[in-house]
Amino acid sequence: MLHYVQIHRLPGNEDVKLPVKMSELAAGFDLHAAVPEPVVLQPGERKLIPAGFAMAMPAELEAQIRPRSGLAFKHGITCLNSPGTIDADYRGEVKVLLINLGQEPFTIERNERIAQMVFQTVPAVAFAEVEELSETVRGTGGFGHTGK
Ligand SMILES: O=c1ccn([C@H]2C[C@H](O)[C@@H](COP(=O)(O)OP(=O)(O)OP(=O)(O)O)O2)c(=O)[nH]1
Ligand SMILES: [Mg+2]
Repeated sequence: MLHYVQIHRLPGNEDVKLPVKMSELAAGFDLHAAVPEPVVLQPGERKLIPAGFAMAMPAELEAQIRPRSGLAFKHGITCLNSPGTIDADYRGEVKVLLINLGQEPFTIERNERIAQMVFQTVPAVAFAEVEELSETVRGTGGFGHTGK
């Protein structure tokens, strides 16, 4: 099923490319940096990079902002809050929180592909508070209790 997402290019970003799939079956739409001029990320530094657009998606969707593996592998550039969450009711500019975990300064140019955006459906959930939970074999075991 095709989900239609409204996208609105924000003023001053007429030249910034909209999110694009780089191959037919790519899961993510690459996001482009809407920085007015090149931005340098020093080692260890984080910066919020605008993507130049806002969206209105159907209520059952969310969008996740994920790192690009090439930037992570080659330069140590990743999303600090990975995966970033774009709520269906968010109408602000989509932004990417990048951090440089590499050893060298990294320059982000306008229109450079900095991250990717993957849409997911979010199940409708409501909590039902109870006094006791059902029993399971796992029980309360976790955090490695099944071994290495
Ligand atoms: O990588 C991201 C993460 C979030 N957002 C925007 C869209 C999202 O809907 C909103 C809030 O994000 P989140 O819920 O992760 O942040 P919060 O710290 O809980 O802020 P809020 O109190 O606004 O929900 O910020 C982005 O543009 N990029
Ligand atoms: Mg929130």
